[in-house]
Amino acid sequence: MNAFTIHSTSIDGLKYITRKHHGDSRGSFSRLFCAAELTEIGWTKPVAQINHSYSKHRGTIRGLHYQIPPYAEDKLVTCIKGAIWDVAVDLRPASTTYLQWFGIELSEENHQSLYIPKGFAHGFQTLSNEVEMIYCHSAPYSPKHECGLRIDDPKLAIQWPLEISQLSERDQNLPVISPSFNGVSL
Ligand SMILES: Cc1cn([C@H]2C[C@H](O)[C@@H](COP(=O)(O)OP(=O)(O)O[C@H]3O[C@H](C)C(=O)[C@H](O)[C@H]3O)O2)c(=O)[nH]c1=O
Repeated sequence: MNAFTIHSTSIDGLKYITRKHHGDSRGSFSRLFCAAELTEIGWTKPVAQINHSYSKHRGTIRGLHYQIPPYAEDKLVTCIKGAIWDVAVDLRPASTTYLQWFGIELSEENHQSLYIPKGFAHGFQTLSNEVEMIYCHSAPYSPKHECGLRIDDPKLAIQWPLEISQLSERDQNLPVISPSFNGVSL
């Protein structure tokens, strides 16, 4: 019995998942990761890391981050508390949707997760206070292989839903896409 319903998006390879939610008088249960069900959409390695982030304020943006080979990674992004606007940007140079972005609301209420394959940048904006996120990664964190792009890069023209309330200094200083930028070759 599948725990996930897998949905395609406007970008090839980028999928979102609706997780089966088992509610009862005690509360609820749902599966956050399933190797058997995710293999069919491209997650072929064991989970290398599971990360948790907490954001206090509505309007906070984190991102756009990605790792380059040999630490390029698949990510499964889940909002377990509050709600976010989650964005993935296609950085695969041969893709017909190169530099296009896809956005989706993930929340504790809608039980949706975003599967982000290698070759995508990721970022999100919180739509509520007190947001908690769980990330499953197929590769370990490697600061030397972590890159980023500006959340307000005019070449991407990402539509963030709210005024920005918090953005780390690091994210403020990420580069915009230069003429020599060639995306992520996997
Ligand atoms: C990603 C990561 C970070 N860190 C350390 C590095 C910093 O000292 C501290 C905070 O890192 P950062 O400011 O990069 O955290 P976020 O801005 O939330 O970044 C995350 O959010 C965006 C939206 C993502 O997609 C990534 O999963 C991740 O980059 O945790 C670790 O120790 N391990 C890790 O795997």
